[in-house]
Amino acid sequence: MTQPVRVAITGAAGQIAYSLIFRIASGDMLGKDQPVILQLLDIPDSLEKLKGTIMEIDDCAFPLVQGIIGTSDAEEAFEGVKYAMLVGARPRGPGMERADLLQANAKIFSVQGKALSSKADSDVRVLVVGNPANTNALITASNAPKLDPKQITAMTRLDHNRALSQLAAKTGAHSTDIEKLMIWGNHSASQYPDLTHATVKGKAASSLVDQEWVEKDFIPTVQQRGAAIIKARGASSAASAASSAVDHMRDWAKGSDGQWVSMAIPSDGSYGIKPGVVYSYPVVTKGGQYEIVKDLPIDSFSRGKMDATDQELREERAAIEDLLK
Ligand SMILES: NC(=O)C1=CN([C@@H]2O[C@H](COP(=O)(O)OP(=O)(O)OC[C@H]3O[C@@H](n4cnc5c(N)ncnc54)[C@H](O)[C@@H]3O)[C@@H](O)[C@H]2O)C=CC1
Ligand SMILES: O=C([O-])CC(=O)C(=O)O
Repeated sequence: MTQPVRVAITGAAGQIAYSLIFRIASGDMLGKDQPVILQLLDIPDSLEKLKGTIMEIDDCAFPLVQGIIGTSDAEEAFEGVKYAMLVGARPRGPGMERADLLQANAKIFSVQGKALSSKADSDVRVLVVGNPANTNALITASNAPKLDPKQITAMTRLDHNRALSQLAAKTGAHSTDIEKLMIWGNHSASQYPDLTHATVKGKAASSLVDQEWVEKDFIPTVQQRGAAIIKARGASSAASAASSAVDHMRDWAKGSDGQWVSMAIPSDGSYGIKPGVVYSYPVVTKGGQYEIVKDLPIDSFSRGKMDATDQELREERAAIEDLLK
């Protein structure tokens, strides 16, 4: 029988995890033939609730689940893990400024970076979902000296999937008809959903939609989708965030089959984005690795948007610079 792999999920008593854990347990992420051991982390105050989630995992009698650990100790949660989904984060409280939120989360992610570095499998793949995801990933990497920063990524796949659905609806196509769409930059309202290279059933997307729709509808809808969901649901996106986290890790682990997907990864100077931030790029994944899609021509409209989201990431970085090693 295939050996089980250890998968850590933080924020395990929360709403994203309530969907994510069950998708992983049923084999949607690593395959229907890959047994898993679930290592679930939450804070002490949430452990009672986590107990309830674990009871429900048990009650599903999932064939692939070979073990479940529930803990508030990051080192125990990350012991031997090959995949770590960092979902738990401090939400913004009353009167909290953006800088306070960045600081509060930076502390959480520096502790978790250290624990990953000392306890996880040396080949671990890490996805940060908890917001502000890109900067939390930067902190995690800078506190994980034994890991290559390329092993620590942040999630913009939800934005990518949102963009696919918006363009599909507009062009009367299905999301699977669309290729070469991408999200640049931060998982925030400054992100740049870019369809200048996209195709719909092989035709240039830019020949099917007008620029006014792109600027006044498509881009703001994708940028503001998280807020629109909060307004409608009274709570932030959860099942869709979990589904995109599954997509991100599945493609990273098993390959994207030549498709371009969006991942926030350490900037390496590509497309003029200097090293020092975790920036979303178009990538192709293969053999457990990702490669940035190179040499795309960038028009001046795109350049402005790509630089604006880079600027926001550098401001986030400046707010937590003291916690970077
Ligand atoms: N990158 C993305 O596309 C998206 C990111 N998010 C973010 O994901 C995060 C989680 O969202 P939800 O599950 O809806 O929140 P939630 O509030 O339902 O759950 C968060 C869980 O994290 C736990 N937690 C807090 N600090 C922790 C720590 N130090 N270690 C371990 N667990 C900790 C809490 O106790 C809680 O159980 C939020 O930051 C949210 O903004 C949400 C949607 C999309
Ligand atoms: O907007 C939020 O707070 C949650 C989030 O990240 C999203 O839905 O993209």
